Amino acid sequence: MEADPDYSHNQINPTGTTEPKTTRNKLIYLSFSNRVKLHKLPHLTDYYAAATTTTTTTTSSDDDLSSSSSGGFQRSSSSSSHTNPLEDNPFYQPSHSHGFYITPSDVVLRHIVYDYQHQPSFASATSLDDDDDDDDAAAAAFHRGGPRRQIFFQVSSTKAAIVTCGGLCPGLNTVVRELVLGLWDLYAVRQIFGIKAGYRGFYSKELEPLQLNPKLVHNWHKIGGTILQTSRGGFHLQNIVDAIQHRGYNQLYIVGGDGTMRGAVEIFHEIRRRKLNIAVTGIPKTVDNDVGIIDRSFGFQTAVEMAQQAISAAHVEAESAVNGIGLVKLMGRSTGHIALHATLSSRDVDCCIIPEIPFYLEGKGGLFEFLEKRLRENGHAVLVVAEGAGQDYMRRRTGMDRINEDDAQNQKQEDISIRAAGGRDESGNPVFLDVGQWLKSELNKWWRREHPNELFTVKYIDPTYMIRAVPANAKQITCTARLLRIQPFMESWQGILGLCLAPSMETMHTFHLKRSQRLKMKSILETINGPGSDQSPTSLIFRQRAS
Ligand SMILES: Nc1ncnc2c1ncn2[C@@H]1O[C@H](COP(=O)(O)OP(=O)(O)OP(=O)(O)O)[C@@H](O)[C@H]1O
Ligand SMILES: O=P(O)(O)OC[C@H]1O[C@](O)(CO)[C@@H](O)[C@@H]1O
Repeated sequence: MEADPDYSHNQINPTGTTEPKTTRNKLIYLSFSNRVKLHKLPHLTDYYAAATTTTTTTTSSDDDLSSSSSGGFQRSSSSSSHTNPLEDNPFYQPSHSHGFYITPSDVVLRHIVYDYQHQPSFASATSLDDDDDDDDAAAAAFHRGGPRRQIFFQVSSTKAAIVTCGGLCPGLNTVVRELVLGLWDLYAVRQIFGIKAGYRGFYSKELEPLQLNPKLVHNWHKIGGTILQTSRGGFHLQNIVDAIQHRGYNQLYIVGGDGTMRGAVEIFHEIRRRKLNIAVTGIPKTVDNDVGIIDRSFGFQTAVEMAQQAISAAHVEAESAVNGIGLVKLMGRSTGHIALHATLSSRDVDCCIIPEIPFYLEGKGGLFEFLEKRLRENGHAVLVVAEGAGQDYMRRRTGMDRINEDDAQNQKQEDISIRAAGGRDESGNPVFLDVGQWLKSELNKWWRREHPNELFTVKYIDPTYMIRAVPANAKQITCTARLLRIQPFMESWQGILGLCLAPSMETMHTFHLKRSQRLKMKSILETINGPGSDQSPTSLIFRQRAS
């Protein structure tokens, strides 16, 4: 059937099905419900027969989810649903506001733009299992995050733990603050604990958890870093889950990047294996923005804004010199999101080099040729490079590729260049050669060789930690407050066991923790080539500045 090009005739009703409309002689009927692939979330009721979803308020005792403030191990037991305490909150009128509560049929589509005429039609409404690998199907959808009418956790027995892991990023304290305020104000939870210094804080005797309350966290959003502290490494699954059981936490909020999310998935599986009623919520933060599925992780936007300041300085330096090159190295271990977004938003950059796209220096299409031309045309150039770019190329050119990883690990820690040739940090992430220093030196050598009598300057700026050690910017604070305060933990309250909460299209969506591990390689290409693109650019070099 041919669709009517007049889209104003298609109306999507609240159940997600477009109403049939007769327009002239055509009947339009676009059924969303049998095209959308909805990603399943693991729910308490999937694992515990005793968990119910009745709509009546129950009077189950505090023992339902036994809190072990006495030090006893938490029992796995039945859990029944309760009416959301927001019902009695004087600041909300949930029952009178249409759409306040999220229902299971509220979804966030993975892509907002798609051509329904060219999508395969799915046989029936599909529920994707954990292992289905279909996130990029045009009609893939995730459950929308937000408050639910019925919840599974009882306030009096709720004991929440919040932990920040991995590297810093702007706004970590904001995330913690909003979680504390939401739990305290909206749900009257009084047992909220901050786990110190990342995953090791769960079990380490030297790191006592910090009890959190609104008074304590009131100005945390103005402070960079993480007051709870963070660390890499120290992930000992059994120790962590033993400690969680021992302390009686039944809601975990795990804030971190892709490595942290992998750890959260393992914790989730172990909790399931032990049949514990503990909800695990992952909240992706990282300046790298390399957590799959979501639009952007908490912290990314502020980091991009800070990176622009470095680019502006590099531009001023380059412009003020004869044949000046401003070179900025930005974070981004395996992805160039910061470099790319800072480049696109600054409009001062001539060339951006990212890990996803290999580059080379000499010959046709190489960096030297490009810069030669640019300097002749414009007198100066600005270069941005992501820290993970060109690592193999550098190793080959410097002979580092002949040093294997074991050799590198065995070198003295202070010998940074050797360690970087294959070393790993405590979490197992590769430690890199300094591509910025190397480029600066290669550029100088090239110019001396080719133009020995002409002036030339490379000003190298490395703002590495400056871009992530700042508090969140205004936009990020508002977004965190709006999305996390009202929406987040309602999902785990609802009995969902392992999920990732993240902003997408200005709303909160939730997906199975396992899916958070996907990197966002495709979206980098989309940023470069336009929406829907899956083609690699032919060259790393792309000009986007008017001369
Ligand atoms: N595959 C994994 N399984 C279990 N735990 C992991 C795994 N990968 C990393 N972790 C743990 O997660 C924590 C954070 O990991 P990592 O240092 O890689 O930072 P990250 O979460 O990726 O954040 P960032 O983006 O800032 O680097 C560490 O404690 C690390 O031991
Ligand atoms: O020096 P650290 O703390 O290990 O962190 C460096 C890494 O952390 C990040 O900022 C986030 O993963 C990366 O971009 C960077 O490679």
